[in-house]
Amino acid sequence: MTKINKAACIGGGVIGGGWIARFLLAGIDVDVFDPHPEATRIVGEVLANAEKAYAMLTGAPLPARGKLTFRETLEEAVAGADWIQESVPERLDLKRRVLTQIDAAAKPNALIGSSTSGLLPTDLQRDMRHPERLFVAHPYNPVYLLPLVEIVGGEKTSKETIKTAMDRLPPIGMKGVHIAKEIEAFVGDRLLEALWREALWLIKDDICTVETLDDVIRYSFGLRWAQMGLFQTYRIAGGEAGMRHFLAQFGPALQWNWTKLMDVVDLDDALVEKIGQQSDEQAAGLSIRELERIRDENLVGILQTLKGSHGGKGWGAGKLLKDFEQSLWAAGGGDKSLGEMAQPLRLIETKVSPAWVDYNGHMTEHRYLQVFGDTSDALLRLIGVDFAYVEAGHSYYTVETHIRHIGEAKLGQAIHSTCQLLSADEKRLHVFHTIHDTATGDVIATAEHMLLHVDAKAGKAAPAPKEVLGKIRPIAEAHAKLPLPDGIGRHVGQKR
Ligand SMILES: NC(=O)C1=CN([C@@H]2O[C@H](COP(=O)(O)OP(=O)(O)OC[C@H]3O[C@@H](n4cnc5c(N)ncnc54)[C@H](O)[C@@H]3O)[C@@H](O)[C@H]2O)C=CC1
Ligand SMILES: C[N+](C)(C)CC(=O)CC(=O)[O-]
Repeated sequence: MTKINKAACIGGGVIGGGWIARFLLAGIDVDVFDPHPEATRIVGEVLANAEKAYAMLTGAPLPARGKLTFRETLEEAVAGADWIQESVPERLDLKRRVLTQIDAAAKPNALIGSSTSGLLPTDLQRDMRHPERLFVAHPYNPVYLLPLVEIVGGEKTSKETIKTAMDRLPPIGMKGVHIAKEIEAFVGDRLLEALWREALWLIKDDICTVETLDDVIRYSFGLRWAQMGLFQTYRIAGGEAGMRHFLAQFGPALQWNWTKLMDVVDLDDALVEKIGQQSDEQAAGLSIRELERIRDENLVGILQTLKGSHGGKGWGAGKLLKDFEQSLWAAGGGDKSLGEMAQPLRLIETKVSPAWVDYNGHMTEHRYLQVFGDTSDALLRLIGVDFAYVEAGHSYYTVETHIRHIGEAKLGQAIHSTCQLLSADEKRLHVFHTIHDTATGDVIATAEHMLLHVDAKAGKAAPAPKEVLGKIRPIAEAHAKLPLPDGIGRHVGQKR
């Protein structure tokens, strides 16, 4: 799998800004060209939202943020980049001009992706000297959270370009889908456009308001779509006989007059004003940036839920997130130096996510256990007990836990965890984890756990192999020199 070393973003608006954040947070340096006088501020605000979202999304070790540089010219921005993403306004003449300029200045093997929502790559590549490296890379807003990219080649795009583009997306947490034939608006926007056309008619004809229409989506099929899409949802709707029965039952409705799809609504001033007013009322004073943050919080919650779905294997976009986190752990959760081992090990860095907060405005109880569990997992990876190890049939199971709640963790608060290894033998790990407020270092909670090495297939405790014991030993020896932490060996209701 090849990686992007340096990216260039031409256009830093809604979508360009999202791409910039996606690359930077994956540790890739990005050079930007956007003549907008406020491009730096706009990109900065999108990046700030993206960083907030990532802090809530994952406790896996993200790479150090890439370097962001704004350039005065397009040529300076694309110099040395191996992935160039064009995200200028949706006008064929402008895109052709910009892409031809990129083509002339880019290094020979650079890939050039266009964010276009619907223009044909064959039309975009018409004037390029090296059209074989141009493809559509159509993302979804917000690009830093939504993983999908539709990859579409034109008549002159090479197969190698498509393959390399597809390969370079997983390392930045994205999923490429290759669209077999180029058509206007590809797949996603074909579907969205159909819905959008119907929606505009429903508002124009006073069937409902924009708020009612959005409620119809978000309280019903919107929830289904995020996790099963259209066909798998309808398969279930066919009952035990599945898709065939669904088609037999609802197929005839296709002949009924349910759609105004080809009859495009006239977006005259009156309709624009009507939609604008209803949309203002619906927003109830929330700014676009505030709405973006609410959207991001919700998306993070959905992605995390999907990550834990399907018996913990992950489902859909959640499975992708799980795989991405595994690759981050493999790349960044490496060995600790002797100096680091001389202290309780700092293992998890995260922020209190909205989905973690209870009616008291604090991190809710089971999320403490989640962070402590993640801390144990991080320790296990450190001693070689990783996904491959578990799949091969052995693991550590937690057999006892005692949690103390000492301080408060509030929404958005940065927290981190440390682990002190109290004792270890060939079967047992006795650990003491602490959650700290990252800003002050204050202790928020502690947990004492006993972990037992098991032969999972046999379903019983078993000695850990010498490779694992060899990795535990230096930590145990270093931690034996640390003072015992306050609060070990406590039980509930014990007098001080
Ligand atoms: N907004 C959306 O929901 C989505 C948009 N797209 C596509 O992304 C592309 C960009 O759309 P948005 O980001 O929404 O537009 P936008 O208007 O937010 O941003 C466009 C940016 O391009 C800059 N720009 C204009 N001319 C330029 C030039 N010659 N060189 C460099 N920068 C230039 C503008 O200053 C602006 O910052 C379009 O092709 C659009 O179809 C794709 C997916 C979703
Ligand atoms: C409105 N739009 C056509 C630009 C939308 C997209 O292209 C994708 C998205 O993010 O919805």
